[in-house]
Amino acid sequence: MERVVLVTGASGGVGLALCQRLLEEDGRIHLCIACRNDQKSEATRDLILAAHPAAQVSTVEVDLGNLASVLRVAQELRCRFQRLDFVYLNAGIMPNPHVNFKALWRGLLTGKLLHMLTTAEGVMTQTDRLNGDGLQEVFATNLFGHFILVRQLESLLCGNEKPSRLIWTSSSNARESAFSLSDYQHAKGQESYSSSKYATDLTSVVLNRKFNNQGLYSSVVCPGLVMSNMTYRILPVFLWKLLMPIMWLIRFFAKTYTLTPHNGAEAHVWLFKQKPESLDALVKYHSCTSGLGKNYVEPRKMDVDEETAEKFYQKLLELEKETLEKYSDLLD
Ligand SMILES: NC(=O)C1=CN([C@@H]2O[C@H](COP(=O)(O)OP(=O)(O)OC[C@H]3O[C@@H](n4cnc5c(N)ncnc54)[C@H](OP(=O)(O)O)[C@@H]3O)[C@@H](O)[C@H]2O)C=CC1
Ligand SMILES: CC(C)=CCC[C@@H](C)[C@H]1CC[C@H]2C3=C(CC[C@]12C)[C@@]1(C)CCC(=O)C[C@@H]1CC3
Repeated sequence: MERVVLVTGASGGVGLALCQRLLEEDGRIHLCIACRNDQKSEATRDLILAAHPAAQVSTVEVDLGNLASVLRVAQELRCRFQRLDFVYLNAGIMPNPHVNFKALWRGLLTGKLLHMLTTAEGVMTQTDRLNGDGLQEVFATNLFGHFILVRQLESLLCGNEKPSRLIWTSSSNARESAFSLSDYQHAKGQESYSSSKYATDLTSVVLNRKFNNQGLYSSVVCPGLVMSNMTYRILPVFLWKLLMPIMWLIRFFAKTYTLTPHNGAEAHVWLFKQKPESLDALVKYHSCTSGLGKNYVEPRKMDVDEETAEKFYQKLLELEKETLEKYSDLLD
C-alpha cells in the first residue's frame, strides 16, 4: 500500500520544494498538500503535476491560524485516509519583521557576527497580534494550529503496522531566552517567531516521550536561511539579489546558508529515508550546503530542558481543552 504524506505550507518556499523532492524520492507516495485556500491548492497541485504527471496528489484547505478550520480539516482527513505515514508541519509566518543592522555591526566588532548571521540572535524582532481565536497569531499559526491538527489526527498516526512520523520545520532562530512558560504565546515580547520555534522544539521532545510507544515519532528540522516569501518580507527581493555573492561567500563559513528552497528541504527529505528508531529526539536536523554547493544534513543537539518541555505540554493540553469545549459543535 502506498505511503500517505501530508505537507502543510505546501504552496511555496520550502514546502513546495519538499513536495517536488519527495516525489523524486518515491513517485508512488500519495501526497496530500495543505494550502490556505482552493486557488492556492489547485495552483500548487498543477505545478507539482507538471513535473510529476503520474503522481497521486490530493489537496486540503486549512488556515492554521484558525482553530475551526484546523478542526474541520482534521475531520476531513479522518474521513479520507485510514492512516498517515508522514506529516510535515511546515507552514509558518514571521509577521512585521524588523532587522537591527546596528546589532549586526556590533556583532562584527565583538566577533559574534557569524553566530548572528546564522541564528539572527539579537538581530530580528517582530510585531505580533491577536488572531480571531484570541491567541497570539505567531504561536497559533506556527505551533498551536499544528498541535491541534496532530492531536485530532491521532487515530491516523498511532497504532499503525508501521511507525508514523511528524516532521516539524523549526529554525536556528529558536531560542530558550525568547521563550517563557508564563508567557508561552509571547504576548509581551518582540521575538514571537523565535519563541514559537523554541516551543516547537519543546513540543516535539514531549510528543516523542508520550507517543513513541504507540508508533508515532517526531523530529525537528531547520532548513537554514532560504530565499522564500518569508525572507522577501524581511528585505526586498532586489537587496537579497545584491547580497547573493556575499551570501555565497558566507556559505564557506556558515553551512546553513542553503539559500534555495530545494537545498532547504534537504533535512526533511533525509528524514523521509531514515528509520525513526535510529533518530535522536533531542537533536535538530539542519539542512546544510557546502561552499561548493553540496547538500548534507547536520544533527545538532537542542538546547531544551525536558522539565520545561513537560510543563509546557501541560499548558498546551489545557489550551486544547478550552478549544475543544469552545468548538464542541465541530467535533464528531
Ligand atoms: N526561509 C527561511 O530562511 C527559514 C524558514 N523556516 C521555516 O520554514 C517554513 C517554511 O517557510 P518558507 O518556505 O521559508 O516561507 P514561505 O512564506 O514561502 O512559506 C510558508 C508557507 O506557510 C503557509 N502558511 C502561512 N500561514 C499559514 C496559515 N495561517 N495557514 C496555512 N498555511 C499557512 C504559506 O501559505 P501562503 O502561500 O498561503 O502564504 C506558505 O505555504 C516555516 O515554518 C518557516 O518558519 C525556518 C528557518 C529559516
Ligand atoms: C549579509 C547578509 C546575509 C545580510 C542579511 C542580514 C539579515 C537580514 C539576515 C542575517 C541572518 C538572517 C536570518 C534570518 C532572516 C534574515 C537575517 C536576519 C532568519 C531569521 C529567517 C527565518 C529563520 O527561521 C531563521 C533565519 C536565521 C538567519
